[in-house]
Amino acid sequence: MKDTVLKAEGIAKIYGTKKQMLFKALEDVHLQIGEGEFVGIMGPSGSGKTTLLNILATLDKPTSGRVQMNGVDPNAFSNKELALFRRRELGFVFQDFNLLDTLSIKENIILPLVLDNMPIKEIEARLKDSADILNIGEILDKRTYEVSGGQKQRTAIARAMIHKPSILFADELTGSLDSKAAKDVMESLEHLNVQRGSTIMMVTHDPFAASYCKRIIFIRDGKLFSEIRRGANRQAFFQQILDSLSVLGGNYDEVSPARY
Ligand SMILES: Nc1ncnc2c1ncn2[C@@H]1O[C@H](COP(=O)(O)OP(=O)(O)OP(=O)(O)O)[C@@H](O)[C@H]1O
Repeated sequence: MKDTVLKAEGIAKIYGTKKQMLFKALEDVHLQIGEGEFVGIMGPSGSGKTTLLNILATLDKPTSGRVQMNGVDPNAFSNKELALFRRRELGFVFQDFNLLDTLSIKENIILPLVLDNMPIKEIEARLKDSADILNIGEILDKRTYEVSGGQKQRTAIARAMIHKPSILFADELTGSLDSKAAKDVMESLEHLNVQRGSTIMMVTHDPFAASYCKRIIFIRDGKLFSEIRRGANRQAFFQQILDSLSVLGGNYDEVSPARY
């Protein structure tokens, strides 16, 4: 494996206080993500996917265990240091885009760099690069309400990547999209991973979206259950994912063969 970007050791998460019922959402999770990996996390509803992503992405703290990002433990930072670390080292994409409607597509993408006082020439160069790879060059001057869901999500990815973070975290990023838009978004993400070597970790319910990953980690009842790696053929990986999900159990969205 190349350099380790993210390492989690013995992660546990217990929700609730002593006065309430305690609920163990994660137990003894160990994992490692190397530079340039594209990893999917799958598991039944309530299995702890979002809890795990939030802990790895420093949005939540584990009850026990340790997370290391590029060799440092973000949980040891002060709140101010953590905010800076997130802004510089991490990228986030969520299901509902989180774009600012009062800004253009371009303004949404470059906002993090403007806030960081980056020189305008460098901002323009990075904008062009991101727009090219995500295929949104044509819509940069539009407002968010003038573009499609898939274009909004590709804009959100551009914004999440423009500062060149160490890792991009995505939670159900195709959850609000129709199948054509989901395909466009996943192809863009794959492009980013293959052509730019971006390290990506995403949580998804959707086997079609997951088939673009290079590795899938399955969790059940808060514990690691199994792991599969993709070969050259995405369609074969899609079938492998379906097979793994049937072994795992739980409910999944219906999969339309047309998408695949
Ligand atoms: N803040 C919280 N307080 C108490 N319990 C919580 C909290 N957040 C999550 N849980 C519980 O922890 C378990 C794991 O939740 P989590 O959202 O991580 O699952 P998930 O696999 O992402 O589910 P889904 O696919 O439905 O989004 C669930 O049983 C959930 O009810």
